[in-house]
Amino acid sequence: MTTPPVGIIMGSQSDWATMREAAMLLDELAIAYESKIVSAHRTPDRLWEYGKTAVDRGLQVIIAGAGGAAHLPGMMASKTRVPVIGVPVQTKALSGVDSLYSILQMPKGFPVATMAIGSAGAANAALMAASILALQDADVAARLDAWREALSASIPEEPTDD
Ligand SMILES: Nc1c(C(=O)O)ncn1[C@@H]1O[C@H](COP(=O)(O)O)[C@@H](O)[C@H]1O
Repeated sequence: MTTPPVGIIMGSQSDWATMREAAMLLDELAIAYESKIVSAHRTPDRLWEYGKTAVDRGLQVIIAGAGGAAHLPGMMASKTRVPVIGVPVQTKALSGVDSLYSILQMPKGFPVATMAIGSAGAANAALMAASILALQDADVAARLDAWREALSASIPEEPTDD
């Protein structure tokens, strides 16, 4: 089986409601992906294995979503040079600001491209992944350009009352 270019990983099943937004956008753009539950806290060996094999398996971008003490994206970034896009999952206790800061504040040397909190961040992570793939893949570039043009065209010039 060939490895898809994008890996979507998340700390828990409970993150899937958010991370599904990334998956749906990749579907729209006809970009293949795999989705896995990988937790730095709960399944550290799985994280290690995923990071260790990412380059050889041919993954080109990893989208990593987690909430609270969201160490997954940063730990993955420290284990592989495959670019990691982090999605801070919204939390009940601290609204996802905890997730955001946990992902964003990486020490120099191991960056995570951090998106907005929640579903907008997950969708944008997919678009960012598409932009990265588009650098080398003209078909993805064409589909991404068309997607962006369609979004712009859908925005009305004037507001309506309802
Ligand atoms: N932040 C992490 C990590 C990690 O960073 O490795 N593993 C799980 N979690 C987070 O714990 C939250 C609650 O998880 P549960 O709903 O399973 O209790 C989830 O948002 C998950 O991302």
